[in-house]
Amino acid sequence: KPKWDKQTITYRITEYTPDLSQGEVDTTIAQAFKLYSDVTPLVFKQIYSGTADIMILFKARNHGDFYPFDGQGGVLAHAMSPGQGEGGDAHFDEDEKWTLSSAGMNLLLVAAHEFGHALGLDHSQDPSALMYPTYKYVNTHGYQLPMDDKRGIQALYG
Ligand SMILES: CC(C)C[C@H](C(=O)NO)C(=O)N[C@@H](CC(=O)O)C(=O)NCc1ccccc1
Ligand SMILES: [Zn+2]
Repeated sequence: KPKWDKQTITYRITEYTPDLSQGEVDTTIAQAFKLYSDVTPLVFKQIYSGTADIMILFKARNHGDFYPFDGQGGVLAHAMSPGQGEGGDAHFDEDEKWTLSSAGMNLLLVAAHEFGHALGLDHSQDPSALMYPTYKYVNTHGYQLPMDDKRGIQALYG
């Protein structure tokens, strides 16, 4: 299974969503990465120019890869597994309503799910896992990585 062979992983947000302020997006993305750095030796660093390991963007429909988005609902986002170039990149469907609440799609939960893929996790059959294939809102106040996902990421980067 592909994984990053380094401890410090860079990310760059190249296109933001108009649903939230840039500050809210930066903070929420950092919180999503922190779920993983809290339980592994991984360190995540935001960069603001050049090519990062994990390139992040919000875009609708065709957005430069072979997997165009599908309008509101359905596929919400996708991320490539670790590797060079497109590897690790995370794309969010701009036709979704991105929120920090239970309305629309909660960015923290979706970003944390996508970063699981970007770090090498597949979907889980455990309905309580963050990597379960379908989105279900849970209160994100004090949210921590569910046990199944913690086991998965520590198996890769423990
Ligand atoms: C086949 C892939 C491209 C489907 C895609 C996904 O899993 N992205 O990681 C996705 O957007 N899945 C939807 C559900 C679906 O399309 O049926 C989803 O809710 N993913 C985001 C998610 C899933 C579980 C927890 C949090 C967020
Ligand atoms: Zn997924």
